[in-house]
Amino acid sequence: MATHALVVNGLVKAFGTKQAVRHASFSVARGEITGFLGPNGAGKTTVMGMIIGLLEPDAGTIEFLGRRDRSDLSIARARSGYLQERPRIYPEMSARNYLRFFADLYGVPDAAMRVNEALDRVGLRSAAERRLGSFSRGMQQRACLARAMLHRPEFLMLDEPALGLDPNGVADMRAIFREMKSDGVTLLFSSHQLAEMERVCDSVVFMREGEVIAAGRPSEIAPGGWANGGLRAEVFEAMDNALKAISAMPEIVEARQVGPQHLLLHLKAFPGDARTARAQAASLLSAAGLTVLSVDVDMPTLEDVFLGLTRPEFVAGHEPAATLM
Ligand SMILES: Nc1ncnc2c1ncn2[C@@H]1O[C@H](COP(=O)(O)OP(=O)(O)OP(=O)(O)O)[C@@H](O)[C@H]1O
Repeated sequence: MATHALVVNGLVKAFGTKQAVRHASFSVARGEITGFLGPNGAGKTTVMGMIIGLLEPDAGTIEFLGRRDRSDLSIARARSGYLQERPRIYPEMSARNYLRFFADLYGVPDAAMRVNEALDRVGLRSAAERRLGSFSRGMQQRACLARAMLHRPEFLMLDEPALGLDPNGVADMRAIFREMKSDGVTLLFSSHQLAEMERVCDSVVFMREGEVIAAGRPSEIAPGGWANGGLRAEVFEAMDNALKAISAMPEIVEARQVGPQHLLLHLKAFPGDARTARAQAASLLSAAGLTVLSVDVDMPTLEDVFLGLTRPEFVAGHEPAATLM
């Protein structure tokens, strides 16, 4: 079986003179959760629309669930589910009737059983007879998710499923995603909730102004890898003295103050594992005569990476008060 559920290559889409998607290429591994990131207007919805067949690409190829030809793509699409941004609900319908309506519309076999299965999957079985209009935003979103999974898709694509949800709703969504993943479903979803993405995604794809500007594991895509985050050391001495003490050390390529007693260090040769890196930094600082109170790996968060990629002039968190080099 192919390792990728989706391979998008050189996708292009313009609306009039607006280039919405410019040669976007990325892939989604089978059985994984992939996050689709980018500022408003980056082109995520347009790419999703082309994958699912709502929009025709101007150029590029889409290999979806092993199918590539135009006629074959519809077979792949039938094996996938799509939840659009702000899906429509029918407030007067009960959750059960809503799902039954779509199950019949799509010709889903064993509709009654599949409706129960989908209700169970999103935790709405006990609320099945209630009107959708009486549901919270999170419950409505779960009902829509249930609708997208009635036909047991092997690939689920969701456009901002966490939009407008409170923390409980987001946590519920996360639990559902994890459960689906453990059942072998591949998920691609867009979101602006970066911390949430970090918790649930195996991989992420960043878009900006129609282009894919980075893709990979959250821990890998920080420019320079995780070493880019550096090591955060707390020392006892005054910062000026600390920076002076290590200024001549060739093993430390960069050091700057990131807190009252904290230094952010980048080592010249970054050890492969975090523990060794911390030990090495501690011994270097001690050798410089400093009293080391703690050393931790300072991993860039997905938010740092997002801001670094989309607004390079602004990198969150670290206010360099003093810099060596
Ligand atoms: N039907 C359309 N006609 C004209 N322009 C469009 C159309 N659909 C999208 N666009 C434009 O294409 C660009 C990409 O939009 P798209 O909705 O794909 O971005 P997005 O990354 O999904 O944004 P958001 O995070 O806000 O949902 C935007 O500039 C948008 O205004």
